[in-house]
Amino acid sequence: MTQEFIDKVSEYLTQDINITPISQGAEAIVFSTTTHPYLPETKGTHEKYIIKYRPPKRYRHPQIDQALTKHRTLNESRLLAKLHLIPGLCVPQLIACDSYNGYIWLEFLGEDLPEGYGFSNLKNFLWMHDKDPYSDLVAATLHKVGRQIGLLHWNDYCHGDLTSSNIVLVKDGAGWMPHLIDFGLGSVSNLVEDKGVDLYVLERAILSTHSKHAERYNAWIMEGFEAVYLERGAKGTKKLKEVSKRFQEVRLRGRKRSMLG
Ligand SMILES: Nc1ncnc2c1ncn2[C@@H]1O[C@H](COP(=O)(O)OP(=O)(O)OP(=O)(O)O)[C@@H](O)[C@H]1O
Repeated sequence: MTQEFIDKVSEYLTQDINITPISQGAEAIVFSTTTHPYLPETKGTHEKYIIKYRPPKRYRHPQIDQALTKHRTLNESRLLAKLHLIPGLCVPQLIACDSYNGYIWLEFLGEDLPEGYGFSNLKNFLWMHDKDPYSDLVAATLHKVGRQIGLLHWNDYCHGDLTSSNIVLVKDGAGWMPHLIDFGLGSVSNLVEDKGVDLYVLERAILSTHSKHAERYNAWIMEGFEAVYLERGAKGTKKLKEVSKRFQEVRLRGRKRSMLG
């Protein structure tokens, strides 16, 4: 991570706010901090927060760049605020947003997995369970992942980048509760195409990183997804048919494309 950006973020936040860099993606730089933006009394507690910063892109015209950053930061913040209100749906709570400067402050989710398996996202969790891939715990967790996606789609929201790294697992008693993160490409959408693409992106992500067990894993995810629709009567059953049909079509298109190279 470039020191230039760390210095810039430190200057913006002031020295009172400690930051630890976590990741630098194509779109944003993510830090963790133990300081709440409005509640300084949380200092010294074990609370952790996320600061997501979208740095300026030098190759873009400065005014266009600023407008885009503002738009994307606001889009992600608005979506998170709305999604947080949907009963049963798990996303990080939005704490603060400075869209003009490209900052979002979020609730920190997840933890480090034991034995060096890394952060508790779905990808690492499945690696951790590579020796017991068909355990009840894996099945139950993937079922819950499917339910989260089902709830998101049933409420007409789409994720836009649904990979196994963008699903964070939070310890919940003896099990794990999946939370969806990174709504930078998210949207309000009732289009079956967007929903089909979300399902396809996750299916491909699991196939590429956990190919040995992918078929079973994806089947469990789809069971959870379908359950959300089937619990909603005739309307749910009808909508599920539409989404499933489009999901098959998206898959077929993907296969044709990869055959053609
Ligand atoms: N609320 C959160 N709690 C804990 N960790 C988080 C949270 N939000 C983001 N992260 C961590 O930061 C990483 C990057 O976050 P995010 O995916 O939102 O940024 P991004 O720039 O869009 O990433 P990428 O370009 O890699 O998709 C995540 O994979 C995760 O490890």
